[in-house]
Amino acid sequence: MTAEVTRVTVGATAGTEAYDVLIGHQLLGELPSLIGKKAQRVAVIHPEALAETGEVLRADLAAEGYEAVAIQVPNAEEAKTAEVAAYCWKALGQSGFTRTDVIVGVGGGATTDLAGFVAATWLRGVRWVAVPTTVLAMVDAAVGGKTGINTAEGKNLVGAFHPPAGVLCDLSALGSLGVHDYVSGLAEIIKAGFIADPAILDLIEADPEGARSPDGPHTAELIERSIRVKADVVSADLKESGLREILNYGHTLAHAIEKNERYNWRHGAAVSVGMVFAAELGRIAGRLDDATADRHRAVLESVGLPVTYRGDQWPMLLETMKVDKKSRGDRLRFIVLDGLAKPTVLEAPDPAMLLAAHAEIAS
Ligand SMILES: NC(=O)c1ccc[n+]([C@@H]2O[C@H](COP(=O)([O-])OP(=O)(O)OC[C@H]3O[C@@H](n4cnc5c(N)ncnc54)[C@H](O)[C@@H]3O)[C@@H](O)[C@H]2O)c1
Ligand SMILES: O=C(O)C(=O)C[C@@H](O)[C@H](O)[C@H](O)COP(=O)(O)O
Ligand SMILES: [Zn+2]
Repeated sequence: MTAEVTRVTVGATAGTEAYDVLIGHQLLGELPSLIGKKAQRVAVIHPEALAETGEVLRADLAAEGYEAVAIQVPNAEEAKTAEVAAYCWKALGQSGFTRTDVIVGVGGGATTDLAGFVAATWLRGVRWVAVPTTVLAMVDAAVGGKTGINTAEGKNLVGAFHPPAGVLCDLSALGSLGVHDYVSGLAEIIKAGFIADPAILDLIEADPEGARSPDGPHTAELIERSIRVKADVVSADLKESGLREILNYGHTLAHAIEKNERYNWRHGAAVSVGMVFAAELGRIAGRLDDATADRHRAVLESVGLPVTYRGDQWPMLLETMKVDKKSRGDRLRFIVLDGLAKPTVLEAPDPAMLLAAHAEIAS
């Protein structure tokens, strides 16, 4: 019996080819078709937590005739460093990795960001396939070709736009994910709801408990809808020259919180607080209605995401936000909503407005 597969196509852009995001259960057998026949060698980059999965994939690919190596990297943000990237480059060099060979990134968003970055930089760019194993990586990180690592100065400050050749979302992988990591992914799903597809919010509000579980009645639909939002946006604007900035909703503050917490907060948790901040900013700027602003806090809290952050950290957060990629010179720029599913840019808001929005999330 063949597994049921949903395919979402990410359109070609100048200089890049279209690719498919496959969604379904027990899909790992599809991996060789995404890798293709031109590759002789395949490197499977996986985090420590997925050592067994990494080895199973390596052995399966070896059985398919590839020279397959596994490269184990640290879990979570510890993998997104220049040192770990250099470790991967060394492993590729020692395996004789050429331009026709392929990297497979298996894991959460931190691993797929790293694996994609290694693929973007090795020999100035080799093909790669993403096998996301967290909700967050399936709905966001693995799709769209933003790859990168962190530096001491901040999050994702070094990277490249380098889309994968394909993305394999095997929903069966989500069973082993801890609830904390599962719920973190809901923040990006809720983001997709606020910026583009409010049906997502309706589904979560109707059954917040179900939304917290891989076996929830709407899990596959929530994941698929969010992937479609992301695919539509990045197909239209791969390199973030305009539209793509909407995917950064909540992220200006979120990245500052992550850095301030030395990456001990999950990305989705920080995005949750960041979206409440952005909603308050939109409200204070006279753009967003009260009901939609309040809806942020309600839906995020209903699934167990945080909506406040330590109030005494504002000076540090403000300083870090200045190096956000949306900043232009001294001007901070935020994505806010003009209404539900109407994202827009707020340019250089008055510092008093920022302070007032901060007061609403300060604990
Ligand atoms: N490139 C993009 O467009 C984009 C988009 C959103 C987020 N991101 C990045 O994604 C990262 C966050 O990703 P994340 O939330 O997936 O976290 P993560 O990658 O840090 O994974 C969380 C933890 O779960 C483990 N893990 C992964 N899959 C598992 C599974 N199936 N079972 C058990 N454990 C598993 C990981 O090893 C890690 O310890 C951040 O670095 C963020 O910046 C990138
Ligand atoms: O794909 C995008 O574009 C996004 O902004 C998606 C975000 O969810 C993601 O966290 C991304 O990595 C943030 O990018 P950055 O350019 O702000 O580092
Ligand atoms: Zn994000």
